[in-house]
Amino acid sequence: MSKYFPWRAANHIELLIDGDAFFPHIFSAVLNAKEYVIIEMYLVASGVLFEAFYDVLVEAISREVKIYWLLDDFGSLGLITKDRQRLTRLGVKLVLYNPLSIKRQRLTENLNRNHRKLFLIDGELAYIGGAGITDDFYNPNTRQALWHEVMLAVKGHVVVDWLALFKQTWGRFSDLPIQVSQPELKIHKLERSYLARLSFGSYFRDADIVRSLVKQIKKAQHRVWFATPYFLPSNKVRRVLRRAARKGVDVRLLLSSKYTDNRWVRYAGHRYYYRQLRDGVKIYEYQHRCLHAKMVLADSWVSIGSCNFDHWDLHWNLDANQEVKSGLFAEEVKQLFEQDFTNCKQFTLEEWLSRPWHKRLREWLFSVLGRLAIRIGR
Ligand SMILES: O=P(O)(O)OC[C@H](O)CO
Repeated sequence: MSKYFPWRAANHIELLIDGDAFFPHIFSAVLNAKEYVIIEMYLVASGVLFEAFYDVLVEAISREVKIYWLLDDFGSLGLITKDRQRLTRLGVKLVLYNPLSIKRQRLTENLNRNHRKLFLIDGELAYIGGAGITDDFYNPNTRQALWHEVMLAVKGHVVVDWLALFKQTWGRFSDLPIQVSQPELKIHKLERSYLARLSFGSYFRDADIVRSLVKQIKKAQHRVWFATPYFLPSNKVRRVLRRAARKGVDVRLLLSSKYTDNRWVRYAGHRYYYRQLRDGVKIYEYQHRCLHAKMVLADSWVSIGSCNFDHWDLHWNLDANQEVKSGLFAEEVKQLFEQDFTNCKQFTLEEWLSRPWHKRLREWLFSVLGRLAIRIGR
């Protein structure tokens, strides 16, 4: 495989907003699978959604559909042993990514996690985004999605690359062969056809995903809108965002408010607000629900997937995003951002400068702790 994946033409990409939209879509695709389903997942927990997904897998396996599931051992700590055993008994080919162990030579190797999120059906349809299989994303009983998240339903040539990347990762952790037909690069006659590329990160050894982000931010002429629940980007990313704003590009950050599931990350991220605001970046905090979506819009370029572009992701995680170049698709993502901004509190520089001393102390403390945590793994 060449180092990076190329841009591929002839893809159809649908933006699915929140678990009540994408989980029924994914379930129906698995129920219609003919040969195999691949799942690569970080966050999984026992609960109502897992039970509903389990029932879908039972039906697929009864039709001899093969299920390959690469599960991150840390991200899925919430999946109780009984449920892991049920999957294996059912016939799911379940492989744990980097099982946690205290017997390692370097304990910090436990920090390397597979943060990717992928469902791939028959080499034809891939779902990519930031969701996990937990009741926060979707409760099929109440039909509610507590967390705000996006996934893409992707068809077309780029799906071949998602399969290749999965096979490579699977091969590093499992002796179980993957027996699936290689998808053909068919020329699809699509109503809307987008240019798309898979970008990935494998710890800091191969930071294609962040290199691509930096390049697109530098190129942007009009707009860079950046959503992440955990705003702890590298110095380089913070710098290019500020530079773009100083050049007159409309740079906006869509970040978590107090509704986050990780308060300390939010406090540490507050450390960066002052310089961003000073240089003209607009900062919005998403209200009333937990923001979990990871998406970037830079003019007609979009990147959506598992990557939060925070230090932790870039140092220790495997991540993968779907990049899309299309004015039409960018417009759709722009509309989603605009809708999200209406549910936000926007900070001004004056307001930020007048925050009380105890909040400043808190953000200083958590940013020091955050930097220390990053050093541990180096
Ligand atoms: O790492 P993420 O972005 O999948 O999110 C994980 C959850 O926040 C765990 O609390």
